[in-house]
Amino acid sequence: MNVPAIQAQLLTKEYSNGRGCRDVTITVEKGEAFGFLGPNGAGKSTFVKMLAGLIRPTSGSAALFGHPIGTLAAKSKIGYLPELYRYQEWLSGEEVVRLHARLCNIEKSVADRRIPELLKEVGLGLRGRDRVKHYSKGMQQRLGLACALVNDPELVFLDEPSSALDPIGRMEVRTILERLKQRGITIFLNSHLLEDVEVLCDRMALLNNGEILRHGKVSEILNKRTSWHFKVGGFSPFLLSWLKNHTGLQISQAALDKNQDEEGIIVSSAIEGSTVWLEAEVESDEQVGWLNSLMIEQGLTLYEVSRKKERLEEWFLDAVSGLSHRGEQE
Ligand SMILES: Nc1ncnc2c1ncn2[C@@H]1O[C@H](COP(=O)(O)OP(=O)(O)OP(=O)(O)O)[C@@H](O)[C@H]1O
Repeated sequence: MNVPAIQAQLLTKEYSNGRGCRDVTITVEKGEAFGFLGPNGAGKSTFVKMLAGLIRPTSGSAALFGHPIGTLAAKSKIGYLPELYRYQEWLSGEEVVRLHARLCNIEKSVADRRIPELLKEVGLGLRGRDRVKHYSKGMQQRLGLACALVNDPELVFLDEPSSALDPIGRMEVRTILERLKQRGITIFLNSHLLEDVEVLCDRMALLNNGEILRHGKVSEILNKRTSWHFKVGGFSPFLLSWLKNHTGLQISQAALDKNQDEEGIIVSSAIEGSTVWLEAEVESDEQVGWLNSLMIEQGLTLYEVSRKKERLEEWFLDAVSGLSHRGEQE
């Protein structure tokens, strides 16, 4: 039987002040990377703490690999990197990971082999003997990742794993997570770094005020709104109205001149002479081919055709716009 890595049914935590998270129902399959998004105070950490067995739900139920949350069987399968952590600063990084290995009941010979490997993997190989009090925030976060992986977990909960890291560190952590995913480890990622979610996660859910607002496959969310850009030569306004009339599609001269493209290069709407960018909203990829041939038939030169993706940030902002985020308010 294929048991999901996480199955939560109407999981609810209501703190004494009425905050927390409410009726969260999700399933995460084995080997999936799942992104959990939401504004500050939405309830993401609360949800993860319940799954990790650190706080008790007020109502609802959840199981990890079929084992009820909070049980030893469930806990033995997980690694957890909490968002706010402070490690024993009088210990060395290596000693902190060793302490976690002992708490997980890992044999000394296994720990002796695994700890140096892990420290190397998270980029602390050369600083493992230094005391934690001499670690930067980014190094402490890497140390947290090593602790979360020490028991060779099947599922890792990562609460903002890159928040203290510089861009190089973020890229390195993303590479580590990609490697974990390739090894079939299930990843549950709380993150405000939407780019990480975009690159790594298969599915995601958006939490607001403790409740799931939206969820879906990352690939579908990114491709839902399909606008295409066409860089064309030989353009005239007459041809634009002709194309609109003959296709019935929304086509406009793209206002790219004030925007930056993905590489950060300023792109211009009037490239040279009559070369312009057009933007068309299409319903299917077939329409793009049809539009291409119509343009060529009308004597336009096609220099470039590209899909304009809806980035996750747009999706996120659109979902929460106009809603209250009481998590951070009094
Ligand atoms: N122990 C607690 N007692 C009372 N309220 C709490 C407690 N822990 C969290 N809260 C409140 O519950 C809500 C959800 O908090 P939580 O930390 O789960 O949000 P989050 O989505 O992880 O936020 P962030 O993105 O800022 O980390 C917030 O309003 C928070 O103030």
